[in-house]
Amino acid sequence: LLNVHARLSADTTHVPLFSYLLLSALTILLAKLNLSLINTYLFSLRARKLGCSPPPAYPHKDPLLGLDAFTEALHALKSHTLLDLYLRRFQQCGPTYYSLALGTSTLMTQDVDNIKTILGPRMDDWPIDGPRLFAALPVLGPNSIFTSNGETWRVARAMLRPSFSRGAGGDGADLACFRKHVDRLLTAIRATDGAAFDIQAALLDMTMDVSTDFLLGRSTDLQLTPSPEARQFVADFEYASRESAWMARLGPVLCNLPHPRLRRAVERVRGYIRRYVARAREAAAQEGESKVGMMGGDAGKKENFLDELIRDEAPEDYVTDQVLSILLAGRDTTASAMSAVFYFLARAPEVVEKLRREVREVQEDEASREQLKQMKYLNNVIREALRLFSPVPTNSRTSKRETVLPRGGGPDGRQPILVPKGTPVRWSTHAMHRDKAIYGPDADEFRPERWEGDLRAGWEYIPFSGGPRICLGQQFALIQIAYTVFKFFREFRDIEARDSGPLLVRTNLTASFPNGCLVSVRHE
Ligand code: HEM
Repeated sequence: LLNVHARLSADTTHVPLFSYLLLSALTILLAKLNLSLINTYLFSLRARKLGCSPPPAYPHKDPLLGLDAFTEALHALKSHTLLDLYLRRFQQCGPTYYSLALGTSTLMTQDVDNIKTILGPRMDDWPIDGPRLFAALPVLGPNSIFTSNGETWRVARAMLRPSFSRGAGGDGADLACFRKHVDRLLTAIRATDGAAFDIQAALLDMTMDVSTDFLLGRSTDLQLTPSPEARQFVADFEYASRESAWMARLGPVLCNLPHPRLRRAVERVRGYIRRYVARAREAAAQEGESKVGMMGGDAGKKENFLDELIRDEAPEDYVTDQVLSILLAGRDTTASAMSAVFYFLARAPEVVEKLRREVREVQEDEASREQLKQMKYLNNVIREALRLFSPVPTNSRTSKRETVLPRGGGPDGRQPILVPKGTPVRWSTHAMHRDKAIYGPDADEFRPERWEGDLRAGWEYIPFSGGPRICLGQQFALIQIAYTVFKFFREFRDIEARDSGPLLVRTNLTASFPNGCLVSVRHE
């Protein structure tokens, strides 16, 4: 064909234009096919040399584009059962397999050794890319801790880390700040007077108030009467997170389509934070080191997170990126974790009974950070809820270069695999956390006692991820959750589920209950 093409190209005057174009197209197609066959062959040679074998592939009905698996996943996403679908597919194909979605091959894995490699020693081979990046970029920009990789990420992490090391326990948690907002939550719950209410909605308000108080020194006060400005900010923030997560699903090209409403919401959100950054900077310049009482800030007489960040002299936009990252990373996740705790407790009266006994052993109505950390059963309840309902239920990375993962190849799935450059890898924390080989035959049940024995779950249990990019706010979140649950059971006797049906999980950037979490409470 190449010869024919060369001859025809030499004298095009005798050939009709259509035939000429057709032949040219065919030539290019064949050349590409040849190249891809050669590349596949060379790839398999390299794999063999490294002792790697290919992992199994999902048995697609449409092996070209994978439309079958894609539409099934889309339906599961809409019916809030995507995590169960992933679980079934792992059971069907094994812990590591390739799956196609719209022609893109994704490596799915729940193998701990692979995940440890991706998040740990080989993390530079596995940057954050794909939907998570497309979703967060329009809101956070390219320099934030949440959207950056390599050196840019290291700089952001080094800048933010010290602010999380504040507090007596070195966990950044500020009990005075939690106390104020948890008190408001309990007042609202008291007012329900035994009637059913959505505790997830109440907790989302509380975590937004806590996060803004902690970060900016000024709470949005959603639990009281928010200012019109704060109300608009929260509406824009929620719209922007939801909409950009949805746009991200359209892929790298379509997600950049013009979206004026989203753009305006993002501008307003960033403008809101930037005003705080600018004012904090002004105040710092005027008052030197201490800016106590800045903007009527209501986080007490302490420096807030922002005060610490602006010491670094970083540009205002850069600080805005980081503050927004933390808001995005910490608000919905913590609300979803706490909702999960109450969801499971509302269905386990015997656990509530035991938990109440532990909470009542404390003499006062307040608990210190140390007391909270020492309450074994309370911490096991939280651990167990995060196992069954992980706020970040799936995660992904994309290979930056051709690289080896330790497991998934060969008939028994135990041999290493060679992964081509540009391959997305997705894992399901949800599936890992329900692995019967680790958690036993009752892995699907809520049983905090399982953590009392000799259960050793290291990388098998990663609600906060692992390795150098492990969640920065882990301790902050755990203390906040423990404190809220402690205060709740100092006051209320029971919590009862007021909705039935299977556990559905909405999977956006974080997991949540699609229909809220309806409960009612009884006083002591
Ligand atoms: C129960 C609540 C939370 C859960 C389950 C959770 C989970 C996670 C997970 C899984 C990651 C890793 C994401 C990835 O690498 O792709 C992460 C990262 C992060 N989280 Fe959390 N998180 C929680 C609360 C918080 C809070 C309260 C804050 C801040 C106040 C926070 C700040 C961050 C930050 C800044 C990162 C990025 C770290 C980096 O890339 O270096 N998180 N979180």
